[in-house]
Amino acid sequence: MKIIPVTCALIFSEGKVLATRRSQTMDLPGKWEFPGGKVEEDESPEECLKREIQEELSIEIEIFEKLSPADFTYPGKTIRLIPMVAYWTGGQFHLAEHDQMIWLGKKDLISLDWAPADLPIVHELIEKWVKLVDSKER
Ligand SMILES: Nc1nc2c([nH]c(=O)n2[C@@H]2O[C@H](COP(=O)(O)OP(=O)(O)OP(=O)(O)O)[C@@H](O)[C@H]2O)c(=O)[nH]1
Repeated sequence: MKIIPVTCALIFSEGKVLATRRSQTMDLPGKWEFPGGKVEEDESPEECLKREIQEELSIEIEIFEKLSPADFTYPGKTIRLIPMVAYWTGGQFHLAEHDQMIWLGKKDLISLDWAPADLPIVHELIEKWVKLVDSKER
């Protein structure tokens, strides 16, 4: 089966990371995720992520580094979730598709009802929190 590449952003601000909740009109309604979307034919993962974040949240980001991609098979499709650490560099948040957003500290991460594909990323983020967040406070 074809693997669908999907980018997602771990957007940090003031020592916290952003999560967004999928609305009732999206698939996996009510599940929390890192915002992003499917990579189109003619774009790089980085271009895709900047585009998706502008479309979904109305903000600009600067991409800092890629974390480990994680494959996950849902009924009928396999996605490759490509997480990238990013910083919020401009614009004001406006949710175009999601119905909630939340800024999470390290200890809050595990308590959300995440999309299943995101769990390996959540665990990697918890493991690398000190390196990714505490040492790069900005
Ligand atoms: N953006 C995003 N999608 C995720 C995450 N975790 C996860 O399982 N997914 C799944 O990956 C797929 C991405 O689709 P999407 O709906 O966000 O992307 P898109 O806007 O490009 O899709 P569309 O144009 O078909 O509506 C969905 O099936 C979604 O449920 C995540 O953390 N972020």
